Amino acid sequence: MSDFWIAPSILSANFARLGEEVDNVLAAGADVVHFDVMDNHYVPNLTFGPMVCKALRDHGVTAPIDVHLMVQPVDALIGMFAEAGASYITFHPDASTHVDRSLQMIRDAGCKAGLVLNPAVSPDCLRYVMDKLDMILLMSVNPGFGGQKFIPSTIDKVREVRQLIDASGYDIRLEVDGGISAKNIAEIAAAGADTFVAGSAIFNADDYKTVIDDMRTQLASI
Ligand SMILES: O=C(CO)[C@H](O)[C@H](O)COP(=O)(O)O
Repeated sequence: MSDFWIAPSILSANFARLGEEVDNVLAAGADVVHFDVMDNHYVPNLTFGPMVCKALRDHGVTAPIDVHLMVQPVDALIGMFAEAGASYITFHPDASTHVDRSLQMIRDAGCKAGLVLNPAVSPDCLRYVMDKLDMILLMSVNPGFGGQKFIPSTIDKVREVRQLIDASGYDIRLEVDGGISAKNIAEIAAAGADTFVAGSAIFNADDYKTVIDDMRTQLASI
């Protein structure tokens, strides 16, 4: 795995042949499988749960699975996703009553823990839990749907959170999610992100490897 991770969001994959889609995108050079869990409560859409995560592991997927919980409440799903084979579990601070406890629950379950901030949510809350974070995910669209446009103010937020991470001294990945393509990935990386979720840009393409190679070429230019 390179220092920059490309994390295809399977939200845009063909669900009728999900195992094959994940195999293909990993063979095309993806680092991480991004797994968008939506509950039709925290976000206005409904996707998949721990059984699908386990099915991917049973299918033979060994790459990290990065579970983004867009659910409320959060805690009941943590153990289920850990057992299903999640590597990272991230959730929104506004979806958990006790953020510190939920983060600890994720680590106690053997997974890496992260917080996700929606576009209009301030990074302030991160300061108090830096020691419990392995990942910070900044949403660059409002969560719920793939194929939306990147919100430009995310760039300043990436810079701000990068400074926070560097000042903390902790080893925390900085992921950005929403509207990412080969056209804007370099600008996002230059601001300080190291992990890039891309759904429609990859899965809507005819050739996944061409898109991922293009993204890596852009990243190499920084
Ligand atoms: O979390 C998400 C939506 O809530 C998706 O991961 C995100 O939108 C990626 O899709 P795209 O690259 O098509 O924008």
